[in-house]
Amino acid sequence: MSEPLFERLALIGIGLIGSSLALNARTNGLARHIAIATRRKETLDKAEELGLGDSYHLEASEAVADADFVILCVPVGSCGAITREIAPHLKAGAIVSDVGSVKGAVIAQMAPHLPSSVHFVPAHPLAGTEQSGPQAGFLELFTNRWSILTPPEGTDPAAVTRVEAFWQGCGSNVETMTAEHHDLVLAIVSHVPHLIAYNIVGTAADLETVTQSEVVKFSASGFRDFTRIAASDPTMWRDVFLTNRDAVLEMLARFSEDLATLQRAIRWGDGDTLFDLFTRTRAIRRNVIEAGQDTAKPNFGREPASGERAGTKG
Ligand SMILES: NC(=O)C1=CN([C@@H]2O[C@H](COP(=O)(O)OP(=O)(O)OC[C@H]3O[C@@H](n4cnc5c(N)ncnc54)[C@H](O)[C@@H]3O)[C@@H](O)[C@H]2O)C=CC1
Ligand SMILES: O=C(O)C(=O)Cc1ccc(O)cc1
Repeated sequence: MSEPLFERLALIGIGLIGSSLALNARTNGLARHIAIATRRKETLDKAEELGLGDSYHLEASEAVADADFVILCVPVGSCGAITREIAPHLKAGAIVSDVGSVKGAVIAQMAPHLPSSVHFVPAHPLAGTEQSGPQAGFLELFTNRWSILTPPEGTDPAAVTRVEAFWQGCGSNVETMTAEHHDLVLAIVSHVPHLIAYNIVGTAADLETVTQSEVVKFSASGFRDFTRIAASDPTMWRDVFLTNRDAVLEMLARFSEDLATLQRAIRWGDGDTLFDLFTRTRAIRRNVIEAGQDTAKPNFGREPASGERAGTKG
């Protein structure tokens, strides 16, 4: 077997993304030693029970000592404080990364704490589910999904290449862009859709004329999809909206204008406007399927089969 890409990988936070990375690092031989840190003992014990790592730490600073690759897999709002805590313990030449759904704010929080002796290569896998915790991870999560790298200007290209190789080793396709562009794109393709899901499920739950049991009983498939998305982790998504504020507000403003156009078309019986939009959007769905990004493909927006979950053998 070839040499692993990294000697010691430290995963700080071991939820859905951290545990999926641990499974990939182990199975695909990406790191010789996997050090796992999380602040809650209960979560750490669960990770150990699932056999996700080689060493387990309640102190992130212990996990990063001597690590050549450190990945923060925590809600974006916690990245700054953790970086401050681990910074004095980082080995010179180590690569520090994250998996946060927002990049500009994460870089702004992390970069000031990092010593100049380490390389900083932020990343974001466009792959996930509404599940969280160490038991939620599965090996195929990143297979054929995109992972975006947003290295700040001046980052050592060799460090970027190694992080790219790591994500490719997890089965991802990799693209590099600026953090600002990432945050704008993700606002429309991921963050605003989640907000819409949270809002529509909340609106349905609050309706006085429709009981909760009717919402459950008569959920058509479209609404069921919204309830899946709206079951996503509250801490993670609170942090996403608070940290990608400007891009989300910009996309929401556009969304609201377009929604007002549809509202007017319905009020005035303007079927052409509705038909034209629905025809255009149908074509977009066809392109999504051709690009292999539909929900029927492995792992995006589906529950993993029972045998695929973290810690399950085979
Ligand atoms: N869930 C998803 O579908 C995706 C999530 N992401 C990003 O990945 C990151 C992690 O998300 P998930 O794995 O889904 O979350 P999760 O909720 O499953 O796991 C988060 C982990 O971080 C730990 N944690 C939280 N605060 C901590 C702290 N201060 N110190 C140490 N550990 C701490 C928690 O105990 C837990 O182990 C987030 O930044 C999220 O934006 C990226 C792509 C997809
Ligand atoms: O569960 C879903 O449908 C998702 O959209 C998963 C997801 C959530 C957050 C990300 O930053 C990337 C992917």
